[in-house]
Amino acid sequence: MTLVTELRLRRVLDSRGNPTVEAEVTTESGGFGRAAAPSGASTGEYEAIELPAEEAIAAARERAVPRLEGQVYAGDQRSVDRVLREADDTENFGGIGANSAVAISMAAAKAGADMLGAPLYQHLGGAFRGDEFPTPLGNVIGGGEHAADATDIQEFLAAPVGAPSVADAVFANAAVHREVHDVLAERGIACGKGDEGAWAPSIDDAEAFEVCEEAVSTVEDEVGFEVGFGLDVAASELYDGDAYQYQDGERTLDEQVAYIADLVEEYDLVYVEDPLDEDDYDGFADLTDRVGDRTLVCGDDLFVTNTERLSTGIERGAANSILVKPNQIGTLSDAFDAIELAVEHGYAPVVSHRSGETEDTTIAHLAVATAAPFIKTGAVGGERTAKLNELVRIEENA
Ligand SMILES: O=C(O)[C@@H](CO)OP(=O)(O)O
Ligand SMILES: [Mg+2]
Repeated sequence: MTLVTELRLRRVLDSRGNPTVEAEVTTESGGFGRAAAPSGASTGEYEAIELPAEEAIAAARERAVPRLEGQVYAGDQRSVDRVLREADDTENFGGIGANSAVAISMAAAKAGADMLGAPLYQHLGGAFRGDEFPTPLGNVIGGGEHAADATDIQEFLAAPVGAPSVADAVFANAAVHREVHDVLAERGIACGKGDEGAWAPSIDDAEAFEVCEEAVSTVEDEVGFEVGFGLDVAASELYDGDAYQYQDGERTLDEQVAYIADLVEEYDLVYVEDPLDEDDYDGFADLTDRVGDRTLVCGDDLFVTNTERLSTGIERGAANSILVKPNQIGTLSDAFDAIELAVEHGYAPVVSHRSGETEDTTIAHLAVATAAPFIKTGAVGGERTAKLNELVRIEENA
């Protein structure tokens, strides 16, 4: 039986050294699942609320634990997630915190899978998913909110779209990451890393494009399959309510659309995330109109994994892809709903990590289970390789 008999919550460290929520679910016949919440730095205004870890744990202990222990079945994910929403009793998980909610939701799913003796992706519906695996997008240079004194654009992402396997893709991204360092060194540029393990040199975006292009093409020659690159502009962080503020000056709304369209053309970008502010559906629609036939225009802060915001985007032709972060919306059921709605309307779901992460590998299973075409989960670093190596294992065993 998968009746939840015990739910434990504790504070653990995330990759930035901040406290985050870890949940452990035990079932009647000994099934066990453990999961931890990630945490964003460039968070969207419309995301579910992350409470301070201590506060989220206290609130969940008081309001959610009594409704779950002895009451719900870990294998019945919809019920677990419904009870979390009822216990929270707000629109945005302001009551128990999306960090408590997502940790519990993911831990329950793992306990359900454990009971079945099945890998998590299979329990999450992956038995009939086909034989496609997600292509990993690997952050190789970055700045924005993830590193001080670096690029304006938050992430330059290697995209090994021609890789014959997940393993080949994962190693190609790591090779681009290494090559970027070599190109920077040749140019006499020393640098450290940002929150996600990407290099964070003190260079402008124009130079980062050059470095990235060079590194990607070197690796492409080495591996013999297509490796492109893409961006997470995280444009809401650059927008001051009036214009986009870059180190080299500002761009108006129209100039920003034209700038991104030019970049897509010049660098053959395969992916552009949050190229415009999180409230600018019109700008997203305009850009999608211009370049949506040749690249993925992805909404992260725009959609925040929320089906209502995605519905608005679908109506208005804004973007053709959605970033899916379970902690942005609070439960796995909600993340699934967003993926389902996206797929139904031809929007590509891209399952994603956060800049603050743990060793938790749930998103690797979520991406495989839902046959998401892409997963964004870094290129190197323990909390990133936890997911990448899990993908390699899943591919081998699936
Ligand atoms: O903007 C993003 O897509 C994410 C992950 O790369 O960053 P953060 O978790 O800081 O929101
Ligand atoms: Mg983003």
